[in-house]
This record gives sequence, C-alpha cells and structure tokens, in this order.
Amino acid sequence: MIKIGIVGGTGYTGVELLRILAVHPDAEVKCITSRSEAGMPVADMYPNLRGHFDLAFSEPDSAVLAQCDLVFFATPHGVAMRMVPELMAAGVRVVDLSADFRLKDLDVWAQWYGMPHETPEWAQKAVYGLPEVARDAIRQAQLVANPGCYPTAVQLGFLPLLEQGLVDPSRLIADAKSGASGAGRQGNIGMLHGEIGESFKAYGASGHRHLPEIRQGLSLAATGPVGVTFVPHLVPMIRGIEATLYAELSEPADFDRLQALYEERYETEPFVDVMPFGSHPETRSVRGGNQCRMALHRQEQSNVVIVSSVIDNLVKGAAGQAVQNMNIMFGLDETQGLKAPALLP
Ligand SMILES: NC(=O)C1=CN([C@@H]2O[C@H](COP(=O)(O)OP(=O)(O)OC[C@H]3O[C@@H](n4cnc5c(N)ncnc54)[C@H](OP(=O)(O)O)[C@@H]3O)[C@@H](O)[C@H]2O)C=CC1
Ligand SMILES: CC(=O)N[C@@H](CCC(=O)OP(=O)(O)O)C(=O)O
Repeated sequence: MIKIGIVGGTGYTGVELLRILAVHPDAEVKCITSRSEAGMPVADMYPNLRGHFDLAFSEPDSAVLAQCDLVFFATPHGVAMRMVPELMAAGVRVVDLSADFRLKDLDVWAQWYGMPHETPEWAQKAVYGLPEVARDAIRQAQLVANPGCYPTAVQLGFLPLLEQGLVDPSRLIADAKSGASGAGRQGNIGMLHGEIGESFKAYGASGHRHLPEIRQGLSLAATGPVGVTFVPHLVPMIRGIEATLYAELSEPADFDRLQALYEERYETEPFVDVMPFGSHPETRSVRGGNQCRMALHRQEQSNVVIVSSVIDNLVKGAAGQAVQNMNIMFGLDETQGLKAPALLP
C-alpha cells in the first residue's frame, strides 16, 4: 500500500482526491491536513465519504508528512514551494496540484503569481505531469507538477497538430469555459450562486496565469515559439471545462487524414477519447471521470481546424490526473482507481 498524505484536504481538489483514493486498491490515506478544520473527522465535513475514511483533518506537519510515500499538495499557490524541500530531503515523492512548479521561466512565474519563487532548483527539477507527453519522465520523478485545468484541455486538443507541424503555430486560439468549482472553495462574493447563476462571462481576456503554462507546453510540442490567444469564461455550472480550439492549416489538408492522425496519436491513451469527426463532446460526458473527450470540425471552404475538448476540471484537470501521475510514478496500472465512467446525466 502506498502511504498517502494530502495537504489542503478541505478544498474541492482535496475532497476529489479523497473520493478517488477511497476506492484505490493500492493507496491508503494516512494524513490529511487543514489548518481551519484540524480535529474534525473527514466524514463529518464530507458525508459522501462516510464509511470510507476513519481519519480527521490535522495541522500540516512536515514530520508526519515525511512518513508518507507520496504527498499531494491541493493548496493555493506558494504553499508547496515552501514545504517541498523538506519532503524531498526525506525521500518523499510529491504531486503538486498547484502551479508552484509548472513553469520553468521563474521570472514569468513571479510575474503571474505575484511573488518570487523560493525554490528555483526544485522548479527546474520538477516534471510537468501531462502523462500523454511525459510518461517516462513522470515514472522517474520525485516531484511532479500537475498541469492546470485549462492547460490540460487546451494542450491535449492542440498537440497532434503542433507535433506534426500542420498548422501556423503563431495564430492559435483557445476559447475555454469553466464551471465554478474551478475557482475553489474559498468564500468569494464573485462566486456566489446569486452572482454567477443565469449569467455567463469572459474573464482574464487581457491575460490569464494559464496563458504562459499553455504557451510553454505548446512550444515544446511545436519545437519553437507559439502565439496563443486564450480567453477563459465562467459558466453557471459546477464542474467541467469545454475548450473550443482554432488553428489555421499551413497547407490544405485532408480532414479524414487529420481525424486519423488524432485517432493514432491517442490510440493507446487510456484517458483521451477522440470522438467521430463532427461530434460535439459535452462536459456532462466527462463529469466525475478522468477522460478528455475531443472532436474535430471543419467549416465549409475553411482552412481552420476546430477542436472541441472537454474535461472535468476537478478530475482530468486536477485530482484524477494527479492520481494518474501517482500510478505512473509507482509503476501501477495507470487507470487504477480511475476506471469509473463519468456520471450522466
Ligand atoms: N479547483 C480546480 O478546478 C483546480 C484547482 N487547482 C489547484 O489546486 C489547488 C487547490 O485548489 P482547490 O482545491 O480548488 O482550493 P481550495 O481553495 O478549495 O482549497 C485549498 C486548501 O488548501 C488549504 N490551505 C490554504 N492555505 C494553506 C496554507 N498556507 N498551508 C496549508 N494548507 C493551506 C485549505 O485548508 P486550510 O486553510 O484549512 O488549511 C484548503 O484545504 C490550487 O492551487 C488550485 O489552483 C488545479 C486544477 C483545478
Ligand atoms: C473558474 C476559475 O476561476 N478557474 C480558475 C482556474 C482553475 C485553477 O484552479 O487553476 P489551476 O489549475 O492553475 O490551479 C481560474 O481562472 O483561476
């Protein structure tokens, strides 16, 4: 059994980790932290977990976490970077769900996250944990930076086109929409039902912290600089991200070939589903599941490839991908604990 610690257990990604790990045959949660709820039994706070965990939240304590085999950080930005060095020294493996170790350019990181990076050496050593790109490196990694939710949906949708150099990399567009759980569980007037229900808006249109992360991943795929316009939107639902992606073909291409390219690229990927050409993947088809579903489209007389990509932001966009990374790191079946299909309706 892999001994698991979770730092930040009262947030949405923390409870999603617990939901997935509750039925994972090879993992046992030993420690789950919350400063505000220390002492409270997990099942009192989250009744869906009654009968699954006989565990109470505790204050974060590095000495206790150091006894685990793997620690997940489900904390706001800036927490993991301060606690990770001690865990690394103790030989613990870490999957960080925050953005602390996702970017390699730490000036860019500081600009977007509003503080200097405190452990630059670990930011360089961390492996960016998108399994569809970095499976071999993840296997060996002591520290995995779990990708952001929007970056997961956007990168998976664009990758085959960029890897094959089929599109103009300077004119990519990602028009993405997220449910409200993407903003976490902290009290925030702007996220009240009365504020976001019956309404729909773009935000961060002049720049969002996921833009440099998306750019970093796509430029590796394209082996050169990319230009991306990324606009996130908040939609009045709880879970789910839909990203509609646009890329201009460099030369005319046969769309049957493009469909075949996507199917081949993801043929062996357990969590990427390329749907038939012209399908419209729905967020509810991935709700609670670790899949990314996508479909290609073309409009008449156009040389633009349109890709619609959907994930559950809390699963493939966070906790599910984190457990997928754990499975890879520990040499387990990658789908362990993640086999359940999505909830529909
Ligand atoms: N929500 C989503 O869809 C996604 C979120 N993420 C990222 O995952 C991380 C967690 O997100 P989410 O679950 O939504 O966040 P929440 O705001 O819902 O929860 C944050 C958790 O961290 C704990 N925490 C806060 N500050 C500290 C601290 N200084 N030290 C230790 N623990 C702390 C909180 O508990 P307490 O204050 O009681 O200690 C709480 O349990 C974030 O970095 C987020 O950006 C990534 C992908 C998707
Ligand atoms: C709807 C909403 O507010 N979404 C969040 C992104 C989700 C998230 O937590 O971002 P990470 O994956 O980088 O941690 C936002 O726009 O900041």
